[in-house]
Amino acid sequence: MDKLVIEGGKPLSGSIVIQGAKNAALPILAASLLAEGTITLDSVPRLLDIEVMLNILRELGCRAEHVGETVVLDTTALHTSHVPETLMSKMRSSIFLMGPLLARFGEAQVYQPGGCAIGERKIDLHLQGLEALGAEIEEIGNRIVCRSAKLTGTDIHLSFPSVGATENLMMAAVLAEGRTTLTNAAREPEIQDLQRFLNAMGAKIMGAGTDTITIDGVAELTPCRYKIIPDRIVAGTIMVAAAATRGAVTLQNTQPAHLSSLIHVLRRAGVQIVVDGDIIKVDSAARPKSIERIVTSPYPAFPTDLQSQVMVLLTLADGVSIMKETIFEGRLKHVGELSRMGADIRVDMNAAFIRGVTRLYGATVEATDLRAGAALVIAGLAAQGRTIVEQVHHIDRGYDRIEHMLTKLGARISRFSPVPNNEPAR
Ligand SMILES: CC(=O)N[C@H]1[C@@H](OP(=O)(O)OP(=O)(O)OC[C@H]2O[C@@H](n3ccc(=O)[nH]c3=O)[C@H](O)[C@@H]2O)O[C@H](CO)[C@@H](O)[C@@H]1O
Ligand SMILES: C=C(OP(=O)(O)O)C(=O)O
Repeated sequence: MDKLVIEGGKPLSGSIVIQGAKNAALPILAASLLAEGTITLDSVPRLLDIEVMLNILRELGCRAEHVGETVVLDTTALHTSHVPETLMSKMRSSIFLMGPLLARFGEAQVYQPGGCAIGERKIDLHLQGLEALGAEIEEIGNRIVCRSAKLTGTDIHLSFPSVGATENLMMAAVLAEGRTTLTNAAREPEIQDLQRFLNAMGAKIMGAGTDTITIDGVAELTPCRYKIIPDRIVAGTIMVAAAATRGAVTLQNTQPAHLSSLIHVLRRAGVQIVVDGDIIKVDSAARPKSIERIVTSPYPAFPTDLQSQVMVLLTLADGVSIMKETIFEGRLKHVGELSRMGADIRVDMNAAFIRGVTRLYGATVEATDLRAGAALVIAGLAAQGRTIVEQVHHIDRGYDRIEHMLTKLGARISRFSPVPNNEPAR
């Protein structure tokens, strides 16, 4: 297992171009199955999860190449609607295949998806929505078989604005007969990106970005070329890393509107942020101020995917802050690791009470999930001394070689791998 070794205490400085969004690229890759032919996707980040998705698509019969940041996907020879369990279990996003396969084949055979251990992560809303569209669903142990001779548009109210369920149902409904209306839909920017992509292929979808999405079914979709939006969580991670190391960093290729809740939080912490078009400049020389209370909630509120990273900043703040996690019940595992680095955090149920300290100290810590891992990297950059972050494969799910990104910004960080030259081919 790879490790990251970080010599902390150096402010980040310089400029960085933000990668395309994992959480937009994954459903869009799955949605590509809805059209027959060659789809070209630009700004697709080189990540473990993307590799897994491409391997699933190949297993289903597609030809897929990822050259630089461009994926060329030919779906012409798609021949099966059965996703192998070994690949399904590698990540949560494998569940995105269910909607498109059902729409295209009238059948999808999948398994319970895998992914980071951040909570129970049920898929009941996905399944209920597909049933409402006319699918018959059989669950046999881990295996899920969905069948429908014909999907028919209907009104679906989500009891929670699940990002994945919203996306899966958009993809299933796009070829259904008639109109589907999703209410209490998730409003994340990645859902808007999926709408733009599907519409570019000929779909008729309106409303993504609001809580009501209307999908008028069409007979078929045609392939297109499409560019994925920038990753707001990677941008946010770098912004927090700049602030925690009291550095000055310029981020290019961002969509600042997607980061407004984080920008608001960072400004409250005393960090200077300047926005200019798609550029964000972060500058922070002083000790951060504590923040009375931050609560993670669906977009446009503060994102769970930036909770652990911002918590690191608050461990160094002047005063006591509270961070409440409302989306995933198992997403405070980094607290134990941060405490090993000298942070003063007490957890009560889903809230972390963070008393700022003047310094974190390097330690050997373990990434328990993707964003927890990113948080530990930030802590290591800000800490005095050497930090070793283990279980880096979690971080590789969402950051394109995080050590390269940070080295460009002056960080002293390197990867140690038991297998020589194991970097993915580029
Ligand atoms: C690939 C992707 O886009 N991942 C993001 C997506 O995950 P994901 O799509 O899995 O997140 P959801 O919005 O679906 O999940 C949010 C909450 O709803 C619950 N739930 C969800 C579906 C369901 O059928 N039943 C149910 O109870 C989940 O257990 C969780 O507690 O949104 C999350 C919340 O912003 C982000 O942290 C993830 O980075
Ligand atoms: C939880 C995340 O992703 P996923 O839903 O793919 O597990 C994340 O990106 O932080």
